[in-house]
Amino acid sequence: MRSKIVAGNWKMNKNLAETEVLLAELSAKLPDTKAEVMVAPTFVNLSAAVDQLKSSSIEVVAQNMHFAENGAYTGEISANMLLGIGVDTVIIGHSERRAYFGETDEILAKKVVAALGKNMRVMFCFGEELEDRKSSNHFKIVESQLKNALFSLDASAWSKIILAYEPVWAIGTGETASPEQAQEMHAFIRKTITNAYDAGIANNVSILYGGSVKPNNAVEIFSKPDVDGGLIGGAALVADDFIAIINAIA
Ligand SMILES: O=C(CO)COP(=O)(O)O
Repeated sequence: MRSKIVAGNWKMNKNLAETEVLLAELSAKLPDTKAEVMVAPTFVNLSAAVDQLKSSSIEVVAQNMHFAENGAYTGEISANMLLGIGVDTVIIGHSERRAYFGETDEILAKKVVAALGKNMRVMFCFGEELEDRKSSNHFKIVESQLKNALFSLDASAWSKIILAYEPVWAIGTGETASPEQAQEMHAFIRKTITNAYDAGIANNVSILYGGSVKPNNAVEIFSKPDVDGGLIGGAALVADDFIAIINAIA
């Protein structure tokens, strides 16, 4: 059965001291929940976050990684480095990586294979841009993003995949996909996976929604049958907001 997940992508926010304060607040206020709760601080604070959350159920995940095992890739971080500090889940394919750092489907496919090869869990992000939605091309785009990065994987790899549908036009804009739009796309994603693999795999993968999820819209978005939780940006930086979003998981 697929799990419910609420994950906070902190992006390039919070220095070490600020990270410690936010994590302390989250640990203290974390409610009893059936959701898996994850936070993704920036690389330099991952190790400290792992230490601080040792006795907490909050999981620390990485925002990115390189596909190479090691070598001359200045400024990059490998799967082994993450595993070495106790981080075994990684976000791959965030739209900001695609837009600002030139990460193509081809590069992302390599990253996914590299992470899975180390037995890591992958939270794979994808989603259409505003123009795609305006031209009703959004289903095609999403289908090709999934196909290019994931559909060469063996069926067995899918137990390690979490999907995060993040329409680019809803990220950091305050504009959310309506709960109906999210449900429509999530159902389409499951149908696409069913066609590529089978219904068992499609029904077992958690599909999160991301894009301006806030305490005041989370309940409605999470109530949709194919929405298994959220990947939260801005609201994950405020303890009370993130806790309220965790509480929105039924
Ligand atoms: O990009 C996101 C999470 O990865 C969403 O960001 P916002 O919640 O700030 O829109």
